[in-house]
Amino acid sequence: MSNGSHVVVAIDGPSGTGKSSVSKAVARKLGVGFLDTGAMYRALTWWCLEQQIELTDADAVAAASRDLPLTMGTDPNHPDVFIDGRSIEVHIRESRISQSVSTVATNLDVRADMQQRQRELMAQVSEQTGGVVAEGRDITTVVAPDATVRILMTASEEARMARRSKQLSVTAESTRSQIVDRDRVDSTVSTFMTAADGVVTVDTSHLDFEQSVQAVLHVVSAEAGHE
Ligand SMILES: Nc1ncnc2c1ncn2[C@@H]1O[C@H](COP(=O)(O)OP(=O)(O)OP(=O)(O)O)[C@@H](O)[C@H]1O
Ligand SMILES: Nc1ccn([C@H]2C[C@H](O)[C@@H](COP(=O)(O)O)O2)c(=O)n1
Repeated sequence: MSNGSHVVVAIDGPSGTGKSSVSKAVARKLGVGFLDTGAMYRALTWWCLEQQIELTDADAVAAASRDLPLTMGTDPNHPDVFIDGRSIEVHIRESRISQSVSTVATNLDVRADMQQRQRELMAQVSEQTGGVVAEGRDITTVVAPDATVRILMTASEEARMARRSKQLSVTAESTRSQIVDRDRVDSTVSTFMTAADGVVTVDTSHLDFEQSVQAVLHVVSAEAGHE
């Protein structure tokens, strides 16, 4: 996916490392589009709950995925998620979605559908803006293994718990199950706890937010000659 002069940056990593916020900032600095692929699984989860589809009914959820009237806003200044033209960005961040999204994201038929949508979106956004920063769990390995730059963003469990607890204004310990349990389930279908061949690891455990953005930009500069 290093098509022509487009810069395609793929970023994976465990929950709470800062993938989404850092990727958005990197996309802004590069002047390219941004794709939050986790938001797509969250949108499908929200839609299934709205439609009273049992998340454990794999066939029904896969059918809902194929028909999902989903539009992803890919401007890093105003990322948004729409179903049938309605913004659901706020709803997909609710804890009921965070707690149940892994059931949907580990449905292999859903993944095949979402991965195809993600490839199409990345190509479209790249064409429009000259590139894309896409983040998730399987972007470096499955969705865009030929991306210009492939990064695994990591951080210690302690750092991730502290970041999440600050973000949600709850105790660090109470975020452990969200982070650790979700990663355990999600990693049964994707490789994001360790770097795949050719993927550059950026450990943000001891970096603040701006240093993490600069660390990613440094890798982009080294690998693609962009900054
Ligand atoms: N290097 C950093 N230092 C401190 N805080 C950070 C850093 N990077 C991100 N954060 C903060 O950590 C929180 C979690 O970040 P973010 O939501 O981007 O993580 P994520 O990896 O996308 O998580 P998930 O995959 O679960 O959605 C945010 O509040 C973000 O501002
Ligand atoms: N490419 C992706 C992106 C996300 N997921 C899973 C991981 C989470 O359970 C869920 C939501 O992701 P988040 O918004 O928390 O980053 O979707 C995945 O399996 N593959």
